[in-house]
Amino acid sequence: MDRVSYDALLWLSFGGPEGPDDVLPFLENVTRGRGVPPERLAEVAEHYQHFGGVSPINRLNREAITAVEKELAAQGIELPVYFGNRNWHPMVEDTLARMAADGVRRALVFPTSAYGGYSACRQYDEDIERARAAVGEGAPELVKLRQFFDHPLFVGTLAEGLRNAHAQLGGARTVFTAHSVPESADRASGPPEEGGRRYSRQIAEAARLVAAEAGVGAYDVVWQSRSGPPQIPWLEPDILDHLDALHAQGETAVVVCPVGFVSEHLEVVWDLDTEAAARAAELGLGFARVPTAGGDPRFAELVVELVREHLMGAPVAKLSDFPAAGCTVNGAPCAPGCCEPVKRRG
Ligand SMILES: CC1=C(CCC(=O)O)c2cc3nc(cc4[nH]c(cc5[nH]c(cc1n2)c(C)c5CCC(=O)O)c(CCC(=O)O)c4C)C(CCC(=O)O)=C3C
Ligand SMILES: [Fe+2]
Repeated sequence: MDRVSYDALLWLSFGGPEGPDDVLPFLENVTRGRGVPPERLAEVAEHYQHFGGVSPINRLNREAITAVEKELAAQGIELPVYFGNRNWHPMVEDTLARMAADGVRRALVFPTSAYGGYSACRQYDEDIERARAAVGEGAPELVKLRQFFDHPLFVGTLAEGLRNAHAQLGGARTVFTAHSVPESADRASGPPEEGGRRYSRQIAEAARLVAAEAGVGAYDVVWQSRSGPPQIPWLEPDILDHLDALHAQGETAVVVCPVGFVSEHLEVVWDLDTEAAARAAELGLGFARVPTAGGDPRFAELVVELVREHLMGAPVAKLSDFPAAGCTVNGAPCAPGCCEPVKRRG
């Protein structure tokens, strides 16, 4: 059987500021047309300023890319890796222009999110479409890799981290956390005939798989980092409220597993390691946080396995019964009506 050939791998991520002057323009890029109130933006800008206006996300992506380049070379796969972002430099439009100039005609795209939903899946499709339109004629064909929330290497890495955290902190309750999204966005996050809610169901499934592999019995799934006007419902409970509730129920310690995220970016180092850890300390709850999967050597293997599914028809490794989704060409949606952007009022 003929295999389609690819000239490159495009690492497509969110982007983050790399200095104090980047913070506001970055936040304007993230929130353009998204109805985030100015008070929330000012608050988030301050979180970035605590870190000198630098999000670790770009450095972490560069490190992960280096690891993937090594893994590709070790497996004898010749595929140059390019790096482009949705919201900050290197912007994906510029990267794609460089790829075209380098003669890339067809590339695989690795988006740095494991899940479905508008923010995690469809918005990366929009980035692909926008970048191709910006490059115009001669833009490389772009094939996005699938969602990997149920890949054994993703689940296994988090499960090992969870076991280690429990070994540190005896008798702790396990709390899985992911980025909250508006209820309406969650309902739209999957083909309508599947009843939507693909994002929250995939998060719940990943949590279930990780807990099972780690041998953890009781656990909760909670949400964090919500924005948007308070009258619009987002996924709940919020992690901070949940820590209060666990304390009231007599729990004495928590292990927090950021199952919804791939790397140690600001949502993790601020919203969890700073805010949630401070709330736990106030309550006298022991607190440990599981590392995200992206920094583990197995993550490079995972990415190369996803690539090999396309290059060599390697078997699709997944632990859940969810259909493998997210793999589309040139920014097409997964299915009609899948991961639709939320309609906003006003
Ligand atoms: C599901 C999801 C993921 C996980 C999937 C994925 O990884 O893609 C994710 C990741 C990330 N979110 C990030 C940063 C931000 N997200 C924001 C705002 C929002 N995120 C949303 C959802 C998600 N976000 C939503 C529904 C909004 C409201 C506005 C809108 O509807 O679009 C805002 C605006 C301010 C605020 O409102 O907080 C910022 C600054 C960073 C970079 C961190 C860094 O710089 O280190 C990363 C990796
Ligand atoms: Fe999708």
